Amino acid sequence: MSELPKLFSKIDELKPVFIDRLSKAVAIPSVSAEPERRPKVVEMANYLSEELKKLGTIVEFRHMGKQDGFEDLQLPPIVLGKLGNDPAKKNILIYGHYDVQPAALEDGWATEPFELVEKDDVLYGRGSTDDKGPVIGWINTLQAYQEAGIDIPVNLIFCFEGMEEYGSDGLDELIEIEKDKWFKDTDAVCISDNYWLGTTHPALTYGLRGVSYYQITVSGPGADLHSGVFGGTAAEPMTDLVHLFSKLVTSDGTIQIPGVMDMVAPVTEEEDALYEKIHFSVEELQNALGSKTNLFDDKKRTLMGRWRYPSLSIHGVEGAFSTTGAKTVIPAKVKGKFSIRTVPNIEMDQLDRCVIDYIDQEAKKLNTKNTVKAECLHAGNWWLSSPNHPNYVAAAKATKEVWNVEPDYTREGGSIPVALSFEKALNKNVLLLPMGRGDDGAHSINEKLNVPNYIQGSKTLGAYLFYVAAEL
Ligand SMILES: C[C@H](N)C(=O)N[C@@H](Cc1c[nH]cn1)C(=O)O
Ligand SMILES: [Zn+2]
Ligand SMILES: [Zn+2]
Repeated sequence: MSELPKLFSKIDELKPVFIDRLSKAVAIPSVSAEPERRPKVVEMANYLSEELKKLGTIVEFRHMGKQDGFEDLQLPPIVLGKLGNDPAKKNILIYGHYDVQPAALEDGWATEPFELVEKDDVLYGRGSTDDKGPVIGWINTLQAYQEAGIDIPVNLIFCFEGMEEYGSDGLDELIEIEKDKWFKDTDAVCISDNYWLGTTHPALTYGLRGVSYYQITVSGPGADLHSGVFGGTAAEPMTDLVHLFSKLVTSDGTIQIPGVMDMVAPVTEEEDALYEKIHFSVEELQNALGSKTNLFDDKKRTLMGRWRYPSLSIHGVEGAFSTTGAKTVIPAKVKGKFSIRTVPNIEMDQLDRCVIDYIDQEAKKLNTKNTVKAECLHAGNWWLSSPNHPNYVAAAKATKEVWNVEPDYTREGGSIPVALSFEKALNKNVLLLPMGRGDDGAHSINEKLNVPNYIQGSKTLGAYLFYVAAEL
């Protein structure tokens, strides 16, 4: 007989412990993009390692050397774990990340970002949904298995990284090194690091967009200048950058770079038929946006825009005046950042050539005396799988057990490049099993995880382990 009811009541009983565990994780500002916070990323690795060890997991750190582009900045450790070594059981590889995006109260957060605040059954805090909630969710479910006296039906292999939000520096190298060692006996992979499409219906995800991240550096004067003294006499880098930015994408989201859309796979009849039955509405998108500024008014085109067409986003400018006030400076050197979310069949190298050649050509047209340099800072490929594998069947059964509905089969607009890396290196099926909702505000202000998603989500992970043992 299924032991799941016993597991689920234990999870309900342990709810305060689980919230406390997440609260301790959120309190560590493990921001991978801020070098001065690197010690906090390491502290988070230690916290995770201690929590895993308390459950009997064997933990090892892998140090992948220094971070590219920095003279003396060590990468945070990749946390590897193993729980169980019964040769009669299947081996499930769990991946997650313990780093987070930057966050500051002055960005507009209603509460301190690095303090988990519970209000109206919602947990607010940086990393609550991306990805500390799901990572801690795995630990929660294992604790519940053990305290309920239920044998964990699979052996677990863990891989938790601390550089995901900065391009997963060192991870592909680690996978190459460990594919025949630590990850050797993997039978299937499960990643909980994305979101339901909307707010009500659980999902299993079988595709991801990739991301290629670019920087345009424009430099001229030897130092920042007084715009009254030098304005009208000097070529201004910011002016050139703004012109170049304006050539990348139109306000309706159309990418202007020649060659990019030519690489996009056409919509097949089979794909076209998938969208109608997905539980999602434009109103849900508007709620998640916090506005009615959606590009498309119909569900199908919106879903296509999120998961099967590329998009180009302009993120910001390093070196430019950006605070309140009215500083009259001419910045001497500015670095414009933008990224392209990629889809089948965009080739990353070809995309880089299209982007960099185009920016070079547009820069020439400006006839500027400033220097313009375009480069790709990091890139991860798109991934598309098929949800028919037993790994997905197990996750669907788990979802049905916990949420009483069949999951939607979705693709994700965000990127988790390691999904493809594991699939290629281990030749095993990869499943994405999201915990949070589409309106959780990952990467944004007031990031949150609803308590039901956290608790029922921990149950779903536990039920998945139960079913995958039987299905594989
Ligand atoms: C979907 C996942 N939780 C996530 O947020 N991934 C990041 C990956 C990334 C790429 N460059 C920097 N981070 C994302 O999609 O932005
Ligand atoms: Zn994530
Ligand atoms: Zn993220």
